[in-house]
Amino acid sequence: MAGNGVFAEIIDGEVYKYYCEGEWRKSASGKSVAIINPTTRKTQYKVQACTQEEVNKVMEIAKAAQKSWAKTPLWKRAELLHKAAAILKEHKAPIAECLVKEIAKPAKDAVTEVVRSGDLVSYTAEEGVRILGEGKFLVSDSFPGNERTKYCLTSKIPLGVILAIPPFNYPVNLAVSKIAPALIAGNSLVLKPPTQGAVAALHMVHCFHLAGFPKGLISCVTGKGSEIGDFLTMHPGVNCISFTGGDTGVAISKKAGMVPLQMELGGKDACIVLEDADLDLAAGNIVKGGFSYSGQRCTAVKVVLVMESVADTLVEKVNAKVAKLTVGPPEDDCDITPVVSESSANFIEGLVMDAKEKDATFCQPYKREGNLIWPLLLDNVRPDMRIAWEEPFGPVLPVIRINSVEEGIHHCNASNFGLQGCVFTKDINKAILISDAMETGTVQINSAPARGPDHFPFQGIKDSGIGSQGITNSINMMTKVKTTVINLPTPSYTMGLILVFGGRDD
Ligand SMILES: NC(=O)C1=CN([C@@H]2O[C@H](COP(=O)(O)OP(=O)(O)OC[C@H]3O[C@@H](n4cnc5c(N)ncnc54)[C@H](OP(=O)(O)O)[C@@H]3O)[C@@H](O)[C@H]2O)C=CC1
Ligand SMILES: O=C(O)[C@H](O)COP(=O)(O)O
Repeated sequence: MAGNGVFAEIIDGEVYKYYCEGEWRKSASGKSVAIINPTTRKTQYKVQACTQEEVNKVMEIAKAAQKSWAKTPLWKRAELLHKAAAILKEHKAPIAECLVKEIAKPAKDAVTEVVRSGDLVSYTAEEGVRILGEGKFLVSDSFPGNERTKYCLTSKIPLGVILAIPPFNYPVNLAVSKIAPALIAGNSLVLKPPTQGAVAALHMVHCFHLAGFPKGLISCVTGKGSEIGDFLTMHPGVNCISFTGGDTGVAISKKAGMVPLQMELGGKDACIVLEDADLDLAAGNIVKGGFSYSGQRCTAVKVVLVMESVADTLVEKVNAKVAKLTVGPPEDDCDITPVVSESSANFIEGLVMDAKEKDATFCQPYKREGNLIWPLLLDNVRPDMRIAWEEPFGPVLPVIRINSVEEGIHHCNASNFGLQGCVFTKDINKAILISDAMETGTVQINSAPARGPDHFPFQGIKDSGIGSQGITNSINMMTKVKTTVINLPTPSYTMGLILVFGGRDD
């Protein structure tokens, strides 16, 4: 059970502690932040509201801990990460329980998130051992005007203190996707978990604690992003920010200092369906892509752009599948569960009402109870409706009927987002042309958008992000290239004349 057994030390009374210097502590603020269960809409957990002084302390010890961690052999860093991964998987049940209660993630998906996170940590350890052990060797005479008198050795060095800020929808997985690359690369890490999802994240951090990482290397401060967020992201002790979330990321990138940024932000992933598409395949992917975790995925299908000639058939097939989705509490492993907060449900409702006023076709009646919104397909959506452009982050999916492929690509590219997109067609040549034309970080051909497998590159363009994620890219992003140049008094050639010793060139 959450907060019990090995996790008993992370809670004091009814408030979860924060993690600093290898210890679980109560904040001097004496204040806590309530985490509201999206299903019951009652307080489920409480976490510490950390102070600025506590953030300062965490940054100070993170800086010191990083210095000795950088000297820890790579294989030892990997060994500890493997240990943490195993502990995480061993304790999947209590962590998944938190995900169910804090963010209403369906029970089975909650377990999957924890297991996937363990696998991600292990893979990162292995990938780190492979890629961080390698460097480059360059010689100077490949550049005009130079003789072979300079040998350049390159290696990857850590950045220092990484600040990780994940969003509510994957509070464990999107935290470890930042923690593991940071640590294997020799950095220390400060985590600010999302408020909804913070307790699952604290349990995950305790798994790293149990694995025996050095004190101060990992810290976790809790509190509302709106209260301590700016102080964290503008803190002079931070050497890199890895953030996943919404528009907040755009604001952070404007305020952050001269530090590398990894930003994975919102999306309006389009699904283009051509006349020759396998419509059963497309319908299955639209429903899975649009409604998994009630549409609260950055990679969710967020607009369907279908050729008019096949639109009726596609909509019918999608509706048949939507009718089979189960709606209810996450504990029952329903497909559609309450969205994360009342304000999120209100926002989604605003988009639905706007579409209603502008005469979109409601394929199902709009129904809401508390934070629970029934799945809804809106047909005949037009570009003057908000839902055509805005990200609902909920179980509402607009369908726009198009008369040409160009119209579909134009709609996709007119978005301020550019995360992923997908195209359904049996013509691979057309698929490639469309993929090239879509201004998104990834295009999936004949499947819904998705981040995984987790070693694939994952990136957004425009307002969808800066940089690229995926295990290898994250490790590289959390390092800097360092070079050492050896200057020789005379040109030197492998197996050549040793002029300096007066040898012969035979
Ligand atoms: N591209 C991607 O990979 C993903 C993108 N997203 C996007 O995220 C959004 C939904 O997630 P959500 O969690 O609501 O996103 P938010 O941007 O609201 O929050 C993300 C994180 O930022 C924190 N935060 C809030 N304000 C600040 C601040 N001023 N400074 C620093 N940190 C702050 C939040 O903490 P707190 O909870 O305490 O407010 C949370 O940990 C959607 O737009 C979605 O598309 C989501 C997942 C993946
Ligand atoms: O946070 C998100 O929504 C993701 O990064 C998407 O992950 P997924 O495609 O594995 O759901």
